[in-house]
Amino acid sequence: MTTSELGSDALRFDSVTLDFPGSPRPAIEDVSLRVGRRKFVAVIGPSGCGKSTILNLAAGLLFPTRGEVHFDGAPVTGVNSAAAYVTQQANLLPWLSVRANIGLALKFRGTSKGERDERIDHWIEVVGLRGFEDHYPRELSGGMQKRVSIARALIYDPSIVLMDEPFGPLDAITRLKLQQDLLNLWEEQNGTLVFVTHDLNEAIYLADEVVVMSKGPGTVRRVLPVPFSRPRDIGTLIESPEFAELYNDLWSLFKAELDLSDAA
Ligand SMILES: Nc1ncnc2c1ncn2[C@@H]1O[C@H](COP(=O)(O)OP(=O)(O)OP(=O)(O)O)[C@@H](O)[C@H]1O
Repeated sequence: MTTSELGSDALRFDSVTLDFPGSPRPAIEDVSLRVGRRKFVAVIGPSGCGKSTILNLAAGLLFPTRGEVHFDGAPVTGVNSAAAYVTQQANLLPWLSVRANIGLALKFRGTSKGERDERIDHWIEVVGLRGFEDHYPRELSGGMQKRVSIARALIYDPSIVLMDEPFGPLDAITRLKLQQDLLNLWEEQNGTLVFVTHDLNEAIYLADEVVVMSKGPGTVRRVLPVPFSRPRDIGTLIESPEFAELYNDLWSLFKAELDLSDAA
């Protein structure tokens, strides 16, 4: 395979298997996956099927036992510094204010203080945290902490954003609001985003493609394209018959995997 063939995708998994030492079965098995540049891809599947493992491989925090992971046409051989990773927990630094947490990646990259302050101010506005910039993480709600972690990830224009159920523990209304906010942000930035979720609605609202994983050891069962044009409005989308149709297709696939998981 030539580098230019590999280069047409932002992220590419070729027959990737990952064994954790001492584990009786692989975490993922023979996963092949392509994420096109500027695509928003959601990954869904039963608990334990290896969704987080896929993100960890893309981030260069884990390495395949067999197969290859490529990012931007090159094998991932160390921490992928082009990737911003939003994990399930907000993982904010408790001793730093909202401003300092949001600006952390810019500081590490040596961005001047003037530019840093300007960009932090912009992102505080974008994620709706004006008035809270000098607060510490413990003084924020779960939804606000998520907003900080999203701003912290997007502020330096990463080539790819990896998100592991970032809205998991939030209440339904906060979640819906953040989903629409993320849609708007992504449509503005238009980078590459890989998003793990258990929520079928969320996958359809947000993504261009939904990757359905089989039960563990996970492999890719199907990739479903989401045909809705952008910009998207969740309220309008959810009322459309096409949404219901896609949801049913996805649910049938997902349910088959859950039934298999129950039977295992
Ligand atoms: N550090 C580890 N050592 C051994 N096994 C692990 C480790 N991390 C994950 N696993 C196993 O690998 C498999 C995949 O885990 P992973 O966390 O990727 O699944 P997941 O689909 O993200 O799960 P969930 O939806 O519950 O978050 C599971 O069987 C898990 O027990």
